[in-house]
Amino acid sequence: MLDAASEPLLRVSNLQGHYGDSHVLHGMNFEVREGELVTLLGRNGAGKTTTMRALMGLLNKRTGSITFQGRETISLLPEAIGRLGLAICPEERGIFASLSVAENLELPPVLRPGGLTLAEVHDIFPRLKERARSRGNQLSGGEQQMLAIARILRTGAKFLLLDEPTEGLAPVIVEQIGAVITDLKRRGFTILLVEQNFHFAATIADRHYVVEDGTVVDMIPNDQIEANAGRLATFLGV
Ligand SMILES: Nc1ncnc2c1ncn2[C@@H]1O[C@H](COP(=O)(O)OP(=O)(O)OP(=O)(O)O)[C@@H](O)[C@H]1O
Repeated sequence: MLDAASEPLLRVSNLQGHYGDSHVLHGMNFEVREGELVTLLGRNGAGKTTTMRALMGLLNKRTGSITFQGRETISLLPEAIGRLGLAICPEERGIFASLSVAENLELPPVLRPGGLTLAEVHDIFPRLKERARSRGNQLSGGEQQMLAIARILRTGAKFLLLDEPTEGLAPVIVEQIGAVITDLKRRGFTILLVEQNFHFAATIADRHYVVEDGTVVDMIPNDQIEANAGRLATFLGV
């Protein structure tokens, strides 16, 4: 039986992943506990996005083990994984350019009970209420990112995979995204965040996994990140 006190919400063991003949995940091992905010840090091409895709069932060739709430999901289809309560906010955001903010928020399927109502979304993202009638392509990068995160909250997901939500955004907007992510954690969401910017990650996360060449090479608790800053900068090539 699942021991809630000791069993992590998500456990990834020896995860291997391929694109066709190209072997890109070489045995990823990590875990995330309920309510935690954990990052995957690593340079371009390390395998962070591919790991996220594997967790969502979106990578066709994957082996090893991914358990969620103690249940094996390695062979499940994306929709079944979504119904368990995982959702991904992809790097490219996927906003529909010709639809309004309000319409973009109506699109996600409700996969399980507990999806946020529009009022709840507007409470977290007041800017999206102000921009409700604006089309996707009229939004700033920061507003698009807010909308992309807001959309996955509509599905009922409780475990959020956020792929580089700060990419390409100005520092003041990065700070706002950080505040939103912290708010979501406070509301009880569990979050796996892909980041290249470990200075930003350190302001919000509990722990960090360092990914290199398709494997996890280190785990750093957040209170030790400054002490490891030099080594991390070398790892991340920053
Ligand atoms: N669709 C694809 N087909 C073939 N190879 C791919 C594909 N997508 C990614 N790769 C390769 O898989 C490896 C891991 O890429 P991945 O996108 O997971 O890295 P990442 O750590 O997320 O980096 P980034 O920050 O650039 O997204 C890279 O070598 C990349 O070139």
